[in-house]
Amino acid sequence: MNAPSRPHLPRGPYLLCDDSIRPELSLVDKAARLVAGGARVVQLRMKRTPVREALAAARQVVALCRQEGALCLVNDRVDLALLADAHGVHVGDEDLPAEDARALLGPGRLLGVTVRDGAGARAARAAGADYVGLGPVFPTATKQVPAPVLGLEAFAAVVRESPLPVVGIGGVGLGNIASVAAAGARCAAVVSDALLAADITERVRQLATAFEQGRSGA
Ligand SMILES: Cc1ncc(COP(=O)(O)OP(=O)(O)O)c(N)n1
Ligand SMILES: Cc1nc(C(=O)O)sc1CCOP(=O)(O)O
Ligand SMILES: [Mg+2]
Repeated sequence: MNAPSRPHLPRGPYLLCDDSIRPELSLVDKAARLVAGGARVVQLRMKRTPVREALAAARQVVALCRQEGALCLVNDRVDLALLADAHGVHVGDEDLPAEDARALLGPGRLLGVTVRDGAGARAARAAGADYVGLGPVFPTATKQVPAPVLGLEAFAAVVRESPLPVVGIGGVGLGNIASVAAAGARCAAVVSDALLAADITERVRQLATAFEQGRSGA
């Protein structure tokens, strides 16, 4: 029997559906607004949701994403991703090692790994990752990141040497997403700029347009 085919990470904005931003909205509501704006990749980042609630939310958000043709990845938790039949997982230094995450996930799901430089990207590929999350590209207030801000020039240099597609993260929003695309990123991960917008759905549309303009040099 053929191995299940792994989804392709589509180019463009990569939206994080985070439980700590706009907690008055449910994760499912946030995901619905992101997907309505055309989000093709949604990562569920649940740092403060109790695990049973997180599993229930993951199941609903995965179903919603599948219905709309979007990918849903779960942050940190391979177990939740498998139980919810998500498209994949994103892990960093405080999570399961990438090799172990891949062993649990099998060949049919996406694995993203946080890296800080080109050596990290090469190690991530050797460990079985499909893409790397590289940041912080710009200063961010969403998380205290244990690494210096890269800035665009250093970001672009790592993108050029990375053997895997790069998702830029950290401080990305409407004002700079075009520059992340122009630097060669496959995707630009956005958390607060989208979720704090007055109209989340419209913001996602704007982010996608700006990403495309940056990519095409318009
Ligand atoms: C696309 C993407 N890139 C990087 C991260 C950060 O992951 P991690 O280092 O595990 O940190 P937390 O998100 O778990 O705080 C990410 N989530 N997504
Ligand atoms: C979750 C996360 N990881 C980062 C990293 O650099 O590893 S930056 C970040 C938060 C990004 O949030 P915002 O889009 O609101 O700046
Ligand atoms: Mg993590």
